[in-house]
Amino acid sequence: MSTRELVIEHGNGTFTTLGFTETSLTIVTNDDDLAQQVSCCQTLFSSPRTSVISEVPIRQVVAATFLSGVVKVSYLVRKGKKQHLHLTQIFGHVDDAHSVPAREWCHSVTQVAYKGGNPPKVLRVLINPRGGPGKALQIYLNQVEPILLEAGCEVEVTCTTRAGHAIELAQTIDLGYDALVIVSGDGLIHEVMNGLAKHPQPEKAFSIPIAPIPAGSGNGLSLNILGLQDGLDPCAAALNVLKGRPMKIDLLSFTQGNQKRISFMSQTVGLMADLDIETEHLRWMGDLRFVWGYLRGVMAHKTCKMEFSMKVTEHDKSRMVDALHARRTSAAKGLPFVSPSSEIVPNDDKHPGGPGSLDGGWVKFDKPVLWMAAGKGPYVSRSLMQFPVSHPDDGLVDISIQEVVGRKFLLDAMDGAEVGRSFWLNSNRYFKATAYRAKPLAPHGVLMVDGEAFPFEEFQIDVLHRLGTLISPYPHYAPDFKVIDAKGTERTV
Ligand SMILES: Nc1ncnc2c1ncn2[C@@H]1O[C@H](COP(=O)(O)OP(=O)(O)OP(=O)(O)O)[C@@H](O)[C@H]1O
Repeated sequence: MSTRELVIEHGNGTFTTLGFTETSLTIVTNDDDLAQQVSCCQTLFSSPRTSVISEVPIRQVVAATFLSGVVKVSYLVRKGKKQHLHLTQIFGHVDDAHSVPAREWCHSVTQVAYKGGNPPKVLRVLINPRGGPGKALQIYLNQVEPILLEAGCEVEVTCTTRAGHAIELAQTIDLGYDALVIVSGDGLIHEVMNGLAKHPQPEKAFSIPIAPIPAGSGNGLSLNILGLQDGLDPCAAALNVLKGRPMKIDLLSFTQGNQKRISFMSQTVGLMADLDIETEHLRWMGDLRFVWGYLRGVMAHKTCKMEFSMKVTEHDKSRMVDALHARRTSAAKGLPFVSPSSEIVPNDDKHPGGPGSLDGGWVKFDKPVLWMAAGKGPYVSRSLMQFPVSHPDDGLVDISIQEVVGRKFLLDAMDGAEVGRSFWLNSNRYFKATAYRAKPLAPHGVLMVDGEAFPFEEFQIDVLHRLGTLISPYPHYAPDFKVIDAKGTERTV
């Protein structure tokens, strides 16, 4: 792999050689200050009297410019392996005789850093200053906007002033934006999706890709796109705005009486809904509020009486894992994803273990449960991988129904919940369906849709195949799902 190099000077006889390949930016410097700065990147070699050589993944290069004799390279680095990314810059002079190669070098490294594409130029940014611990505006101004501006993006920024504001903004959104950047938790994204659904040209509005910046409590969508390490990192999310690609996702049509809404993430009843609503006043705790809420729910140990009817296409957990594996394998080879069959699976001799009775393609599940959670995307928060075998666009909704079990069992089930281990519990009945209905059999209860409370009344969910668009670094959800095979060996899907 050839390295293309450029030497820049800092004065006092110090200089830096910048090089790049298809995979990394290399920085070799004898400037003390810069050496300190770059030593937080992956340092390949250093000694006090000689050069420091560091490598930055080329994906983390945001911009390289040459203006008035000065080269500026902006990139993101981590201070330590497990730390968040932050924006860093290198400046240096190039004399007139070398200005043409300097300009060419900047152009070439930018081309490679963006894989020949361009960053989205015109961005509509919506910020919920009240989301999660209330730091969204600060996060945007201090961490996100500098990255977007470095990349040359034009930003039009609005802070929401009340609940429902983002619905109004999204329903009249100009179709000329390259992306919608949502600095919030999942609640504001729910509002944006519902605003887009009311747009005079809904399909065009839904094709503007959405990029979440995590600034709420759960930040499930960000975790699902960026994974556990980067999903709560605003700079990694800003980098995704620049470098990600549009990824089509299924949305869910929620119908309750005459009301229709879009759900993009989850619907919950029982303990999982109670814990959400009962900890709303604890938003300042970030995602720890869900752990606290779960513990309270386990102590209360309320059963939930609902009747679920589902158009099930799969109820075999091993086959669901195989389908996930197949998708990852084809994505790694750059092949398109082929949706698994959405044929309705009956509960008969050929498909034992399916849910209750069969009725015109709908199957019923009406035992008392502790909770039902249905939705799309593995994570609902960092502490819970609720739908580990979910696909962005398989045309299916994942449904997880927790049968009634004892308190000790529920406490034990917390172990590994963040990596999806509870998927394998026999008492966690897991289905993939093209649609489902839920009918309360008790007068009181809580129904949460994407973390927002709805009337505890009958509702139906239908899948809207590939209606939504996100910006994502991968053509699938990012989180890995660790699977324990029959021999007890852990493997990652
Ligand atoms: N300016 C505002 N003041 C009060 N509420 C607002 C404002 N802007 C938006 N909201 C409401 O805040 C709700 C929650 O926002 P958000 O999703 O950003 O945070 P969160 O609920 O803490 O995070 P998560 O949904 O990830 O758990 C939204 O559903 C929205 O209705």
